Amino acid sequence: MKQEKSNINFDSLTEEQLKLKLDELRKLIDEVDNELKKNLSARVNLIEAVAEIKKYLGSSTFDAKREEEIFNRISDKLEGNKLHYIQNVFERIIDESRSLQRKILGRK
Ligand SMILES: O=C(O)C(=O)C[C@]1(C(=O)O)C=C[C@@H](O)C=C1
Repeated sequence: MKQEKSNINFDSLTEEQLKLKLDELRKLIDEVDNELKKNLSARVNLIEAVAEIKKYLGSSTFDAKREEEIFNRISDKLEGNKLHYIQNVFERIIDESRSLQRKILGRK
């Protein structure tokens, strides 16, 4: 996967060239989104399996220690905007995981 960084010198490009560049970047975003979709779908399958085990064990859907581990791992070597963006996205992902598990376990 090509990782494009925005280091375009806008002054040297015509409006037409900038529009083409925008289209090109959007195609790359589509590719990344397709990968995200595959990975998130795989994550949902795993969360469903975890929920079945928790149902059997009678465990809590929330595991603070595990969430801390995940956040430490995903935050490694990230800073600034990227760190903020990715941490927020993972907060949403894990929040949705808890909610999915509560649904499967029939809990509020
Ligand atoms: O690992 C677990 O125990 C899970 O339930 C999965 C998960 C996650 O989405 O990764 C969800 C909720 C927990 O608080 C911790 C982690």
